[in-house]
Amino acid sequence: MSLVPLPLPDADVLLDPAFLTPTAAESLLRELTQTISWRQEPIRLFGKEVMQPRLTAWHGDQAAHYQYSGLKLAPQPWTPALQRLRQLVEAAAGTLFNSVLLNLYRTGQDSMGWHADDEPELGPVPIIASVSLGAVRNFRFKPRSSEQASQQPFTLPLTSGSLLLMRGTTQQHWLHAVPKTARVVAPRLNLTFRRILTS
Ligand SMILES: O=C(O)CCC(=O)C(=O)O
Ligand SMILES: [Fe+2]
Repeated sequence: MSLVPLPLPDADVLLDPAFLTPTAAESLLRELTQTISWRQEPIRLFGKEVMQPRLTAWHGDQAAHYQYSGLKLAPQPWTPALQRLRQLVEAAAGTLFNSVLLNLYRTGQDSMGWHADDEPELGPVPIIASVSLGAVRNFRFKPRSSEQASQQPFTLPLTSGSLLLMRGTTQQHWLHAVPKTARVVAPRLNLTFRRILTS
């Protein structure tokens, strides 16, 4: 399969629903679930310390440090499985990545709140490549500003083995989230490959 542009105005979002075969996605899900040191991190939210509603891990090149909701993350080294996936994702995206954030949504009760991946470390025009494994979860977009009447919220069910690319002005104009759902109980693992600017 290949990357197909999505009809999202003022954005550059592409989806390959079959980037990995179901078999490859399933064995990668099993391997990463078992071999990654998953952590539940506290974050500061409106001045309060709360636990993130999911498990995370951060891997990458030594130099790729990242700050995220008041959390300073030093990357773990690339594992063989992450290195292999990075090469596949780089070939599909036509760009290089030096780090990957992993999120494990253990059940439908785990989630990701509204945000844009617009941290200064990602530069003015971030490219984010997102691989999903396991249970299907809805990925939602909403406009950053309500003045943009042409922009309607957009829901994208991300299936196992899919690759989503967010480029261009996507983070400037849109927020995204993975809301809780009562329907899903099986785990979902998402990897977002990023390029952190190192100077
Ligand atoms: O789990 C997802 O699909 C989204 C992850 C995400 O938005 C992020 O890691 O910044
Ligand atoms: Fe994100």
